[in-house]
Amino acid sequence: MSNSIVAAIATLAQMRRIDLRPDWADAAVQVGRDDQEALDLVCQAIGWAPATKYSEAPRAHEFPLLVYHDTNGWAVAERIENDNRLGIVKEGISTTWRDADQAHLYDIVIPLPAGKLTFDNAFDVFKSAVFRRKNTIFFAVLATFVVNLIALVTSLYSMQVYDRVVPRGAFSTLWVLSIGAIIAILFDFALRVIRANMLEDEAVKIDTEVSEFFFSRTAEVRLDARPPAIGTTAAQLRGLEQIRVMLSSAALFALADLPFAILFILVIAKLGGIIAVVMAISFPIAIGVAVIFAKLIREDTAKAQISGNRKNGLLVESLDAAETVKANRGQWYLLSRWNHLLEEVHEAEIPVRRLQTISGTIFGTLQQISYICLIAWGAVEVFENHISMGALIACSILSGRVNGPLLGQLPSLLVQWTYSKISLQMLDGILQLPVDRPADVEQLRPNRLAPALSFSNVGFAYPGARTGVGVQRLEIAAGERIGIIGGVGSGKSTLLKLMAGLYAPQQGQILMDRLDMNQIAEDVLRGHIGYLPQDYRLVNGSLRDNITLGLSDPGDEAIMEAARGTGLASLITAHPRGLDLQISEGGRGLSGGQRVLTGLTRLLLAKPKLILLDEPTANLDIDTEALVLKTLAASLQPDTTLILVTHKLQLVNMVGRVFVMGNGSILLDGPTGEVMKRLQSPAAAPPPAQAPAIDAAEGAGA
Ligand SMILES: Nc1ncnc2c1ncn2[C@@H]1O[C@H](COP(=O)(O)OP(=O)(O)OP(=O)(O)O)[C@@H](O)[C@H]1O
Repeated sequence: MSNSIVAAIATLAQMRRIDLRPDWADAAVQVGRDDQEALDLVCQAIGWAPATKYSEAPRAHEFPLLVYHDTNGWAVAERIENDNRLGIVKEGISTTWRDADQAHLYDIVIPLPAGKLTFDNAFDVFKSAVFRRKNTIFFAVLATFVVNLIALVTSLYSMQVYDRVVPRGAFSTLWVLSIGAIIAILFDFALRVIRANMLEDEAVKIDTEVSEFFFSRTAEVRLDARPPAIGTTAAQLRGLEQIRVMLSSAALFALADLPFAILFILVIAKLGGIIAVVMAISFPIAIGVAVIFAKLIREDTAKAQISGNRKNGLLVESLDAAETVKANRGQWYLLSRWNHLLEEVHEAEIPVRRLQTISGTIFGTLQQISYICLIAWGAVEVFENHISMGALIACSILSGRVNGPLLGQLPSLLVQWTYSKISLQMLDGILQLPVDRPADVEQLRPNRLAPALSFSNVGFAYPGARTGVGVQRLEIAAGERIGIIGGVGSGKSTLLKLMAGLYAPQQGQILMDRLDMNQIAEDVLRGHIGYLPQDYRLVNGSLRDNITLGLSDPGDEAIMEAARGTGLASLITAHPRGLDLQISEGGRGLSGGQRVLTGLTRLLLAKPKLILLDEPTANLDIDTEALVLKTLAASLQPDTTLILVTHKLQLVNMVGRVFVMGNGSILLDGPTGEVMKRLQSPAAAPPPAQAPAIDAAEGAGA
């Protein structure tokens, strides 16, 4: 980071304890300036709101702030001293600048990563996104109000025409009234178009905000607490748009349409007198039918939604596991499960649709009966000269406004509402899952973390499992090279994930450099730990994207240098698209060995202090394995800690200390030579271990 502005923003983010996107500095460096104007350009490049410049001295609680000085450049100001000095942090060093009034102070809003925002339930996420757009909502409600008022105007127009124009032939009044009514209708048209456009624009923003939140939040869920049904969870997340559409139409209905229905009934009472009783009876009946209908469909919509989501899960699973399914003739098994789920969905959906049709018909009949009653009663009232002919016409138009669009949309609105409510409950379920780093807990952000680990009384079990991995006491010093061996399912990978801080123990504590791993900020931890899982998955994008995943772009030269060290370079040079080789969705497009090499290349570029490898060479040929091991050995600094899980003897020879695992415990721990000797002599074989029992409830609840 050569620019002082980049260093200053990084320091400010650190002081405010906010994670910056891994690639943020690239965008900032590309601006290529370091003068006073650079800040606005950097904010623009990263997509942040423009900085606010202070014209007066800031108050104490407003610090830390960015500060620019013509000779000293950019830094972070911590405070203003009494003698007009500024307390400064520049490149990690605290200092003071004289003449605070010569410096320019700026505040910037560094957005919190979406997942770091805290909400207790899904409804609040939508509410917050919607309420941030109060002006648009206010305009939409106002526009709906005016549109309804115009409906009132057209009914009054008819009344005037029937009562004043027709009996007297007052055509000049007719022209004035007609022109007025047409203007009102054109205004109504313009309002509707503007309202629709505004709502559409805001809907896109709300969708982006809400889905960004849920996407990041789902990604933050602790790996050991992730819901086992990935496809089903993905389907649950798809309910977002449905909820947003529902909430906006429900809001307009409740805030504008429903109050107007009541106003229309009052106007009918004013114009038509007693005949308003028809509406006063039919309207509550319609609402009552709607409420009963909503209750009746609740259970079935829930069932249909759950089975529909499971159906989606099955689809994802069958596509993902297509090779296994095809090779083992598993199509029939999956097809029968699919058909079962389809039947469940239909079984639940049919009564909902039937009830929806019935309620629609009831509403239609109710509308027609109330119309006939209104006209019949109205005719008697006209005959008895209680009301005018025009008033009856106006009342009939208004009754259509109450019954027609308003009650006509109720059945489908209610079905959508019930579906959305269930989607909200499912999203609530996702929000309840524990995340890696709770947003309300202050995270530790040490500048340096020595790659030393310390386990005390650690116990971990997968949700629902009785036993898991247990480590009473374990000390790993910086710079150690350790191999973990053991039988299939003995807990090696789980132990490695605990060391990587990807799983949190349900009992005990794991410290890194004497700090609780759970309390260290995620970005700091990931910057220090390089973890290569057994089944390294790639993500949709280019090979370059995968190699630099989560890293600041090191440039193609550095990438190729690292790729030469792992042997990935031969793939890159042989492929016509080189680093732009596209990895398809699901990480397909490369062989198992090439995927591991991609992960290793990334690891070499990241230069972590703690390297955790899970069977790194299991998929590699002898030559590539030798190349990878040589490069790895050469890249290790004296204080880099290397821990690898392996079944291969040649890898064990690379390390100075070996753990032998069995049943979730470390059975043997010692210098490589000694442990190997003990393993080879049957008399001194490791004692059989009892799997460490972890409280099942605790395990499941984690
Ligand atoms: N995601 C998971 N959910 C539930 N149980 C799991 C999960 N992953 C592993 N297990 C269980 O935990 C135990 C330890 O698994 P782990 O993957 O740590 O073993 P391992 O020693 O690495 O095995 P291998 O040599 O086959 O890779 C196994 O009994 C396994 O069934």
